[in-house]
Amino acid sequence: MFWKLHKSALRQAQLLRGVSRSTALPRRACATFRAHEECLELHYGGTQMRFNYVWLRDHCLSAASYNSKTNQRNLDTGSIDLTIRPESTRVEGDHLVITWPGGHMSKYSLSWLTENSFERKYQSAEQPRILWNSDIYRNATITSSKWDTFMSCDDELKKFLQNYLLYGIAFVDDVPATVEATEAVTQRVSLIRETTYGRMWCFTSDFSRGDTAYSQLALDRHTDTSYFQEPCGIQVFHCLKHEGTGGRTLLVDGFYAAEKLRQRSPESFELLAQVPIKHEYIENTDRHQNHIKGIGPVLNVYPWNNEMYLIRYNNYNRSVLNTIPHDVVQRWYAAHRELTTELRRPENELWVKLTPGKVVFIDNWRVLHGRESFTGSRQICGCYLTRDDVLSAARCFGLQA
Ligand SMILES: C[N+](C)(C)CCCC[C@H](N)C(=O)O
Ligand SMILES: O=C(O)CCC(=O)C(=O)O
Ligand SMILES: [Fe+2]
Repeated sequence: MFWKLHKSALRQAQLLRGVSRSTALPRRACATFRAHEECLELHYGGTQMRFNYVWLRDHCLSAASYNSKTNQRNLDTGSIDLTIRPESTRVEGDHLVITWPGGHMSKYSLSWLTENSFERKYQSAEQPRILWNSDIYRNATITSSKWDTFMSCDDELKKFLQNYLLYGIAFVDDVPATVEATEAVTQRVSLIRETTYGRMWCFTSDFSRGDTAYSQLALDRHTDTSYFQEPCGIQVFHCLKHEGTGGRTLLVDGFYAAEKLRQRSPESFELLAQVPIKHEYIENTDRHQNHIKGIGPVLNVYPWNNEMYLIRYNNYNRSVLNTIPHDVVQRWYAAHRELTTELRRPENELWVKLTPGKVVFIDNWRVLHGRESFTGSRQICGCYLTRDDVLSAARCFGLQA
């Protein structure tokens, strides 16, 4: 249903864009509007937009309707007449002014309307990103932050967050090889998300938990906690010690691979974005009992602009596939195979050896991680971070997320 509505809105928006291309626009931005029965059509700065009248009343920014100190709505949306129409509409300077029946006046700046219009939003990303394979990432020569400046200088933190948002990974070097310093470096960014694995965790190959991470085995690329209804947003790793061989970390940009799939095989992309599947973590040992289940598609996409925001890919923890009928199952496996092929292309693999001092932050909604098998004694500490708070920190620096 949503899609039907959405597609017709998209067609309208495309038509409108078509019109704007064929019309010579005046150099100086001036606004014109037409009040249709169904919506207000506004032309401004080369953008043609349509606003619903209830929406306009709901987004009134007057003191009676909106508290600009708290950025919260005062108006009870439930009290708006769903058939409301303006009594009069005019453009005054760079504002649109509407008088509603009963005399209430709403004033919107034209730039605010443009910025918040569907026509603008459906063409732009919520979070701009640079998708990478290993060449792209290496050629970008992104510098790691250094512990001292990272901990003391806000500009450095901002630079780190910008890298993190764009690439889905970011590094801090020269961190003291202790759990405490690792905790401090993560708390500089955000809040730690405690899970069944603890708050700060420190693990070796001691089989202390019912999960292969606690072994010396190789781990294929995956995202963690795919079995949470909301998978952890960020994962932090710091290798405190390794006396032995192997154990390199593998990083793969899941969105790069999925975009390749979208280009090569749009139906497969669509299927992986539509079919919800289950992941499960079942642990039953003397010390730990867990049964966690998360449901959602492999690829998660915003419907209004087709932007991907979350990939859930973990073949170890994928649960029984019982959410689709047998004939769709075959197509789903084929689509999953195509995505796997993209994810496994050697040119998409970024291998790094984590050494004491180097802390990596991984966007667990986007970048898959894995590891090579290893010998000897290896100790990794780290934690998960809450996604909301990392993004909030970035937005407070004026970054788009
Ligand atoms: C806590 N620590 C990161 C050490 C291990 C967590 C195991 C995560 C599990 N393999 C998953 O895919 O969710
Ligand atoms: O040991 C590693 O490098 C990573 C293991 C892993 O995938 C995890 O702990 O989530
Ligand atoms: Fe993992």
